[in-house]
Amino acid sequence: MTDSGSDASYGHVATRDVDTRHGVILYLEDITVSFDGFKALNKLNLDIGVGELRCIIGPNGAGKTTMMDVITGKTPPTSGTAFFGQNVDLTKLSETEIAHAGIGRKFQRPTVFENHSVFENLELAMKTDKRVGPTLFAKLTGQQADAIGSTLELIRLTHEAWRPAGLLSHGQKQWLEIGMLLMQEPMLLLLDEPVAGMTDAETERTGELLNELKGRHSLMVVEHDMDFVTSIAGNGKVTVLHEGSVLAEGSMAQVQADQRVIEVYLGR
Ligand SMILES: Nc1ncnc2c1ncn2[C@@H]1O[C@H](COP(=O)(O)OP(=O)(O)OP(=O)(O)O)[C@@H](O)[C@H]1O
Repeated sequence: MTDSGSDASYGHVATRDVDTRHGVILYLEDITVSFDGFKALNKLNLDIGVGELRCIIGPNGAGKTTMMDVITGKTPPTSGTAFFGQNVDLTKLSETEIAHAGIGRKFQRPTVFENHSVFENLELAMKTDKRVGPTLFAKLTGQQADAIGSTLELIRLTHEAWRPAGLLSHGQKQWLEIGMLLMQEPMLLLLDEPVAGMTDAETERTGELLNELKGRHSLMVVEHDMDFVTSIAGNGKVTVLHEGSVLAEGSMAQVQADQRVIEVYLGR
């Protein structure tokens, strides 16, 4: 494993053995997940490019959560292949191994350590050698402190660094949790309804944050809020899932104009 060492700023990503030379970070091919014969995913095919921000939409029950469960190793597919880069077969790894390989997942509800400060939450989330004892209050290297500082800036919580996380607003807690994931230096981030319950200002700020992360990380954002998807997708690809497969894929304007999409989803 190589590591540039000198670059302590945010965006420093340790080189992993994930082969992305073809420009693709995630390949799902013919993924089926059957629950007692019911196909939550039905021959799903989906690729995500390196550095891409991909929005996934689809009506309730379309299979969005199941797809993230397959990617993160929570649910093994009944059939099909799932690769991280060209070479990492996700179906052969445990949830923990997948997280270590560089896939971070944010669930809807924030799960920060409420009694710890914002800074401590980021410190606890940092990649460290857990064998050296309790990580909190262990002396941080300058590089580690810089990494926390850069993340605080990115998630706009520099001024809240020493507040207990329990006192943050809902939106700030969500950003902190994204920051905690970033401390793990993930290559691919999966975000489940990141703006649910946020104020309009928080939603707008989250859109900016995700666009800042784009390029440095690959992002898969599952979201019901169409205005939000329209605002963050730009000219990027949006994937519409329906009944466990991809119904349509293209720019937001293209999928919104797609008659099949209108019928199953947007027109309801
Ligand atoms: N463990 C399970 N056992 C049986 N059926 C399941 C299980 N998990 C999911 N399903 C079914 O699979 C289908 C897809 O569910 P999934 O949660 O992936 O959809 P979703 O697109 O995330 O929906 P939502 O937008 O409502 O969160 C649903 O019909 C759901 O009831």
